Amino acid sequence: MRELRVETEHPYIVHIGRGAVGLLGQHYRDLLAAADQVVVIADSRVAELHLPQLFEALADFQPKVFRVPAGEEAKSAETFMDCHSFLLTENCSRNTVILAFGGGAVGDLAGFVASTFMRGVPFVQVPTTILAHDSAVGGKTAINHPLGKNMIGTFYQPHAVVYDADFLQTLPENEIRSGMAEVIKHAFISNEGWLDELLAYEDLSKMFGQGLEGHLEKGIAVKSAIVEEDEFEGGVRKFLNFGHTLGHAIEAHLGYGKLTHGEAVVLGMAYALELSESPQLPRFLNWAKANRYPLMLLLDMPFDELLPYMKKDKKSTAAALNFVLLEAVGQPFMETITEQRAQAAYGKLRKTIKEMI
Ligand SMILES: O=C(O)C(=O)C[C@@H](O)[C@H](O)[C@H](O)COP(=O)(O)O
Repeated sequence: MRELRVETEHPYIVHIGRGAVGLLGQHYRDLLAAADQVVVIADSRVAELHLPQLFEALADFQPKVFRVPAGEEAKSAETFMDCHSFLLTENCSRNTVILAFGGGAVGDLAGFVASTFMRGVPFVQVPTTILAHDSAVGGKTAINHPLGKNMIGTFYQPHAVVYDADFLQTLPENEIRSGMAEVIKHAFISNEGWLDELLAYEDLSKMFGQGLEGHLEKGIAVKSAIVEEDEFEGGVRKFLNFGHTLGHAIEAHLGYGKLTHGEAVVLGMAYALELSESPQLPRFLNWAKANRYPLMLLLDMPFDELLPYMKKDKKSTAAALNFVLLEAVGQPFMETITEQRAQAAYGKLRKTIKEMI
């Protein structure tokens, strides 16, 4: 079992390893025993598969479970209100502890609920996906608005992150692709040697039992170092958004949940590499093609339909499009670009993709 400490305003530990969920009843016994209620906000699909293991770990605390729709659908204003209704109906109070059980979507939702219920109650992230190595760390919470992804949310650090690698065994193929996109993103913004290792995988499922946990730890280390430097996203934290300006626009344009977050981010990273005129683009596209990322989706999405979402991106200002680009691997920077340049790069990327498919 490995532990990584995240030194934010409220520091906490990320526990990672097989069987980590068992630590809840040990390391966090005092927190859970002091709570008047322990409420698990669970992705309904994850609950079907893994709730017994969580219940075993929480046996002494009689948890109540509120199931929310699987995946990105959970990040709606309706589900957010449903969570609050559940907490109020169950007579929860400021002494209630909330656990997020599932992937990035349920973590973002449950974190937002925890940060707003009676102005804030403690919560623990219990992530079950590869993607959540990113989203569960750093205290970003969110729900979506039809006009933009993650537009409503807070910064609110968890009390702990308990990341049990056993849960990853049941991930479907598109979730493996989704999660590995964020791992690759961490490599792009930090370390070329690590990127080389990752781009060598032509079949991501081969990572299971062969280094996956090590890559997740590296990703968490990159993320926590950035969050520690810039908890509230005044500067370098924006680099974590590499590939997300277009990625988020695609998710909002298609409708949340139609494509996984990470698959959309892979399209966004290809676009950011094109804008950066990066020599990494061809091998990144080859890697994405080998691993069946849906590159051809870009051919069906006109630039004009994505532009309004990109303009609403949180990094953008009223009139400007701001992107995270790469000087080189490990050297991200922010750049304001014109619509004309954005459109030309989009056209060029689509041409390259058309020729390679
Ligand atoms: O935690 C952050 O900060 C991130 O930017 C993490 C991202 O990788 C994450 O995938 C998220 O979608 C970004 O959302 P944003 O709303 O912070 O742009």
